[in-house]
Amino acid sequence: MTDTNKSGVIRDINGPIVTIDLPGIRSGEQVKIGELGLFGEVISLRGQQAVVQTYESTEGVRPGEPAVGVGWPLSVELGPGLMGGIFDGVQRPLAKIALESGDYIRRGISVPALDRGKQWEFERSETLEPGAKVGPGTVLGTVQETQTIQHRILIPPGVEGELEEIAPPGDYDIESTIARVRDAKGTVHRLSMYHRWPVRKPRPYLQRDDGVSPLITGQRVIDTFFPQLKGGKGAVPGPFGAGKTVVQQQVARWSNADIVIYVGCGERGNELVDVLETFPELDDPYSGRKLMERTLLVANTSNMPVVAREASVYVGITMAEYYRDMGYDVVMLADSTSRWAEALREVSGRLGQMPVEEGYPAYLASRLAAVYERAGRIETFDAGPGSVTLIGAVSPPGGDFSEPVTSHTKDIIETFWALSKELADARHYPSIDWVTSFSGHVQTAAQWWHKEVDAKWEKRRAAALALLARDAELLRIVNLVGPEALSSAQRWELEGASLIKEGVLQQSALDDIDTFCSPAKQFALLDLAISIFNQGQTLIELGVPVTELQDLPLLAKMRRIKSMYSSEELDQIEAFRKEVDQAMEAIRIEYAKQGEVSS
Ligand SMILES: Nc1ncnc2c1ncn2[C@@H]1O[C@H](COP(=O)(O)OP(=O)(O)OP(=O)(O)O)[C@@H](O)[C@H]1O
Repeated sequence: MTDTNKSGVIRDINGPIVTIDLPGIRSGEQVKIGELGLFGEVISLRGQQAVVQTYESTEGVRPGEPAVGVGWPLSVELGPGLMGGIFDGVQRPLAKIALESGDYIRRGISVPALDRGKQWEFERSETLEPGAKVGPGTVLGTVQETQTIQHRILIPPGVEGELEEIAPPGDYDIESTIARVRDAKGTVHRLSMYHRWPVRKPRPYLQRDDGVSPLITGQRVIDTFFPQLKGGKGAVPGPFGAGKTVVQQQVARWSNADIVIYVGCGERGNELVDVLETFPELDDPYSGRKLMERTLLVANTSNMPVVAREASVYVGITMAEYYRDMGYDVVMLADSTSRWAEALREVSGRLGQMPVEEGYPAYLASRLAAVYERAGRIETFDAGPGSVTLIGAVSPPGGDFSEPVTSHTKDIIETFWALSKELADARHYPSIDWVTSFSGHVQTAAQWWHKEVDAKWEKRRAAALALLARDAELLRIVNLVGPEALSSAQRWELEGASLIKEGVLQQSALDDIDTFCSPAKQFALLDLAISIFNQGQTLIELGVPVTELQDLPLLAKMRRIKSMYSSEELDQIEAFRKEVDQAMEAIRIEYAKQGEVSS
């Protein structure tokens, strides 16, 4: 505690909101409350009184107990040692806490996020010599943080001047001085391998760019139908049990991002346990090592009050920005922003603010937008491009997408992967609904697909979506008047749509082969399904009965082929394609002959 002048006395306690006589304190400053020294943050000032939101249960705390300002806002430590870590919503390392206080976290416990004793092998930047002009983002050197991630030690924002000294290569702990920089005023800044950053303040960058390449997730309904870009913002709304967790885990596991940050902000305790148990088990398909070597988890523990969820999203995104600044592509998954918004609602309710929609404060939309605004692809000060892709799960009560959190989120994000209860009930996974989902990135993604995979991508994608839309129309007719009312051509349209649904959109996360699908395989399957449909359509025009086509064994194979051959066995898919063409051609010849005979 740096400023003993800022000490005060607790006046009132209203759940997690504590009013303290604390003259001189600033809004946003962190406070240690009561004899226990509970963590809190000033959220508003009323004259000499500070209204503080606490991140730990205030049970047993009484008016009259002391409180003291810490001297800085809620901030995180940024330096080597974060990767692979599991932190609580205010960045306390959970494994260390468990060592110190057992399974039940003692309130007021203060453990720094980064290990002070650990030695890191620092490789100094070879091009940097004393006397050099340096500024935010200058790479001082590197540290191999995990086998997978090289941590670049950068000059932090706000420090600029002449490099006076840089440490030689060697082992250092994070508090050792590794450089000194003299600024224009003559002040010397001592730099170590870590610094603190206030979580509510976006980290600066040189400039913001538009996203250029898709975040490939290996999930067909995402990459092919509703693509996300590196640096994009997206939402996964879904009713209870529709598969949000699996979608997020698939993205975490298979996406071509460098780093994954998962923030479990207040989903039910057992789900969090599931995440904490599952992630350390996952293998990294790209490095062959553990996924945790490039993953970081933030988890609100169940003994923290609801309002603590509010902080965890900022803690996660600040760490994401930190790795982005090193030039990495980071994906952050927030599960779920609905629980985060509930924390806003609770605080605003306790502060007596006027509720607007369903009890949420008027600033819900602007707070949501401000969080999502921190996603993006940027030009870092020194390390080239870096990005943060932010994907928030939304859990609308009763699956009602018109409720405030879902509807405001929809206005902010660019990709919307809407999970459907009907599809999940029908065991169609991922249950991303092709009617209500959307992506604002199709044009940009198309450029990538055209260059990297096939120039027909956009056309095939549009054909598949048109067929699915037609399917919905025809199914309405079937429901009204029965299937007999449909013509052969219409019945073939239903068959084609079902090939797209079963052969392309459905993808089991539990299937060893199909859990990941490379872009080339995604296109091969889509192209094949559309080709079967188109050829069948021509045959029906020639008079081939739809039942004859429906009986073809190749339709069943089209539905299964995704799990028969891996992304490395595209030649097998190509061979099947030839079989399809031959079978269709044989039918065409047969009917052409019959046509000749009858005429
Ligand atoms: N892509 C998939 N492949 C195979 N099975 C899936 C897939 N997605 C979901 N499932 C099945 O659905 C179940 C529920 O999914 P999940 O736990 O992700 O739901 P959820 O929406 O996160 O639930 P909650 O609302 O409780 O958060 C899974 O246990 C799994 O059996």
